Amino acid sequence: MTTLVDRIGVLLINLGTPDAPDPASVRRYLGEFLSDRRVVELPKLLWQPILRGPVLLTRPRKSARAYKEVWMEEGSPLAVYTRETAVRLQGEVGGDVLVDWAMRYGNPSIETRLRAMIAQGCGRILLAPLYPQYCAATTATALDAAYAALAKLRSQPAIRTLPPYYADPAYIEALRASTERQLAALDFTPALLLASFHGMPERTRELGDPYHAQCLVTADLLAQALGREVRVTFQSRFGAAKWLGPATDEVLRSLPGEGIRDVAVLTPGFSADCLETLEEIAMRGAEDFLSSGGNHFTHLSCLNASPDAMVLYRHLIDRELAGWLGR
Ligand SMILES: C=CC1=C(C)c2cc3[nH]c(cc4nc(cc5[nH]c(cc1n2)c(C)c5CCC(=O)O)C(CCC(=O)O)=C4C)c(C)c3C=C
Ligand SMILES: [Fe+2]
Ligand SMILES: [Fe+2]
Repeated sequence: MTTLVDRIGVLLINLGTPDAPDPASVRRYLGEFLSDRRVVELPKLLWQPILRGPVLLTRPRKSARAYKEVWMEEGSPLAVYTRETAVRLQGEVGGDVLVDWAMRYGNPSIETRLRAMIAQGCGRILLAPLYPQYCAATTATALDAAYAALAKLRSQPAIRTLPPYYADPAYIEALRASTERQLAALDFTPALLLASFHGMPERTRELGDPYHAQCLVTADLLAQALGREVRVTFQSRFGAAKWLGPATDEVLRSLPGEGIRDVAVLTPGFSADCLETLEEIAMRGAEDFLSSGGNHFTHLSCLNASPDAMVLYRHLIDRELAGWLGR
């Protein structure tokens, strides 16, 4: 029997996270994540023995300890906030558009959610990787996985993809509003705002990837909107290669020596709080800064499923769906 389908779906996609904060779950997750050649761009024959050897023998135990520090009652923060974003957005857009969410690595997978959306009648699907700045290691691999799932289907839905929104006025406005609201609630006045983005190998910039430039544009536009300096750093260095700098941890340790003793760190490249913001910045970053002579440190939450985020995502989605809805 043939089903005639004409529902519109929006699939929010985020990076992925382990199912549980234990070494076995983290090993499964890291094995999938770090085998992706969009993430580690080394020849397979060179990288796999390193990954299967030293990396997966040591890192899962260490990372599992870090995950335990931030794990929430409902699960991993990245999954909790991404799911909450989808649920709230569904409430905003109403029943005509189906909103779902998936993870590039781990669960729920892009393939299972795409199939579920198609089964619910979606003949047109907007793939929305929740990465403001385009990066092959995040945006491109999420879309690759979606296309690979579609490649197995006899009957494919029509597809649109959400472009990177690093300079979209609605994104900058969401960051400005969220930053000002959180700054107003502090019991100290930060002398400096630091915008910490996830790092990438320096080589990717030399090859012409737009990620670094897009991070700088976001920070510039946010600085203009706030009317104050926003200093850019890059976090989460991994492996031996040279990464984009300056490094967040090094800058945090050097600021007190420059006379900056009160700092607020925002992480505008992450749509949702996760291990990299809650453990690496809010915990270890605070330690780095305070043990180097800093007085006050705060990490400002990501947009998560906040009202600011809803305004932003409605705007981004409405613009993409306008063509399908004939507006
Ligand atoms: C070569 C390794 C890595 C690249 C390149 C990379 C790029 C990259 N990652 C994010 C966003 C996130 N990364 C997260 C965790 C994480 N990232 C790496 C390595 C690379 N990331 C590892 C090994 C891990 C796992 C944790 C650990 O063991 O340290 C997360 C958080 C996931 C979570 O479960 O909370 C996010 C989000 C971006 C945006 C990016 C390139 C721009
Ligand atoms: Fe990462
Ligand atoms: Fe990290």
